[in-house]
Amino acid sequence: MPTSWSDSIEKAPTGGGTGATSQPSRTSYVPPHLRNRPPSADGASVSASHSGAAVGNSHQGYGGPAVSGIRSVGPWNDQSSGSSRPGGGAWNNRSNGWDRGREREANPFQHDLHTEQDLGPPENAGINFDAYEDIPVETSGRNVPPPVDTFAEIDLGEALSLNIRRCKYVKPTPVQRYTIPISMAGRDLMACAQTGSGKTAAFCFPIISGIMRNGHSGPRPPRASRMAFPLALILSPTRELSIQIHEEARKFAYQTGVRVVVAYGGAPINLQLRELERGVDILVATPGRLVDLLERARVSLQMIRYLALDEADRMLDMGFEPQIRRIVQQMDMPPPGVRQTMLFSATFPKEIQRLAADFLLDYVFLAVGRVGSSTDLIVQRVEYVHETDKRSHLMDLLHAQRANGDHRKQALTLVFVETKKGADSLEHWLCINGFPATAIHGDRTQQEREYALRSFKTGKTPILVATDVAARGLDIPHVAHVVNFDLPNDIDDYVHRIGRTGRAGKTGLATAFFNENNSSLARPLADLMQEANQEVPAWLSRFAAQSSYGRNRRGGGSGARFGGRDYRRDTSFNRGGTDLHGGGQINSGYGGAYGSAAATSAWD
Ligand SMILES: Nc1ncnc2c1ncn2[C@@H]1O[C@H](COP(=O)(O)OP(=O)(O)OP(=O)(O)O)[C@@H](O)[C@H]1O
Repeated sequence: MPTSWSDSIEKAPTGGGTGATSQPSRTSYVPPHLRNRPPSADGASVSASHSGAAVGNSHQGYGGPAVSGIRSVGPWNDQSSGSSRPGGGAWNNRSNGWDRGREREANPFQHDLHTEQDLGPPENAGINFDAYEDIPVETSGRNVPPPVDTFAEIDLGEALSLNIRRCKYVKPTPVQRYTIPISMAGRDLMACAQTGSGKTAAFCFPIISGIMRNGHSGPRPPRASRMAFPLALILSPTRELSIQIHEEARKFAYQTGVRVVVAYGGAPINLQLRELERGVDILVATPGRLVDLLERARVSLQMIRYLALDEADRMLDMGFEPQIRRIVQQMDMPPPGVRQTMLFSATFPKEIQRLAADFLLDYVFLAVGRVGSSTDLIVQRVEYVHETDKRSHLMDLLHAQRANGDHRKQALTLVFVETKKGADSLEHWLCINGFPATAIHGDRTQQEREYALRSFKTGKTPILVATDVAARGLDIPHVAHVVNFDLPNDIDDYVHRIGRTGRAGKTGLATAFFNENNSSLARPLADLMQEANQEVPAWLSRFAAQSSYGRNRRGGGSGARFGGRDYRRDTSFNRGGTDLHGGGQINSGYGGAYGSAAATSAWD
């Protein structure tokens, strides 16, 4: 992980961070709208062709969200011809700035197998697109822009398009097909799509493309200020997820001139401050560290034009909500309508949707796949295991895996437990029983956490014991098996945990150990498995029948197959004459398969 704490430390003597030694000091940072000068253009023509106004932006003060980039109407067409240089022809020729001479920008693809030379004809990187063929899609809201079928239909800009090819993304996943045109039309968005379906790119592409297109068109930050003025903010709930998003975003932004910086807790703040001083267009952060930076007056949010919350339902639940409100509503961030806001998750309980609406304006709600559902690509098994038998049962599973030859680098096993102590003790027990394991949880230092994750990813320790800190968002190739040694209390947490396997169209296996302690989960678990066409054991159905509907209730009884939908469609949330729908329309991409209006979510 080139951008991790430990890597930062390794780079510290040479200045720290990405390409540190070759970059000018912070005073030479130039915002994107000035960096993107065609070589022959004078100042006047630059502002005419690259300002927000050039694309009919209605939010002049801040440049506003990007306006439609669908090919044939976008301003990219001019510069897509002529130059064969990577990075978008004339756009690549910088007169000054941190990225002067883009060849000095550290290549984020260098650790990947697919390098520049490897580009060749695009090929499917292993995504099983057939798995998404019949996926139900539902949009609601006013004038929802239509989806696209290919990346080529969207005018993302040459440099970004090249990076998409470098990533071997041949065509957009369903969530990308829908969200990219919506976001590029400048609309706020609440998007729900299954785990591993490509949501990171879905919010990164429009942000990067919008910044390339518009740069700054609002007030300029003072030149000598030590304060950073990012244009986009991506918030995520865990440090590891922020690191991952940063790595992905750096690939997508490679040689676009858009600079991505990450800030997260548990790592030395000085290194992050130094990175910020060099300039930042997109800041990826965890809320706690961002609040720290805001309090130190080292980051200002007044230039923010794009706000993305990944794992948005987690970000707005009780743990994070006060911090998020502080960041979004009580600092200097522009309000909804001036900034563009995008919320993404695989799960969106109604109560959280209601809260989230405070941050959005006239937004489009999108559900790709069933809201809060798991993907059919994951084979789910539930086994009845007494508390005292869990270890020996796990051992049996691991021995069976080993007998099948499934214990190599290509078949990693992620084991979720309830407590940090439990994680340490299970890790130790596995190791002394001949199964190399490591553990990740909140009591470990950030260095230990990153080391554990790396050791797991590389297959050095093919078993990772984790608490919920690893439940969301982490995209680890080759996780073949997720074991819920201890089941979570909330079905949405279960959905995210098992979503660490069966990603990007690949199949996976999830095994859960269930006993009386998990009774409250029986009903939602049985419903979820049924939705995903999984075999529900008879004993689990009996547990489900016995357990009263509680906090975890998902469906509205038989026939209500979905765990959630746009809450604006539910009249009970729409009392008092407020038209939360904004006169919007409901578009269903499939045969109205939602349950009755009584369909409820875990938070009803
Ligand atoms: N268009 C595409 N073609 C091929 N692979 C893709 C495409 N889009 C994304 N991917 C790959 O799919 C994997 C999953 O993507 P990502 O991590 O963004 O999923 P996600 O929807 O955010 O999952 P989660 O809900 O768990 O956070 C990643 O390895 C990513 O590189």
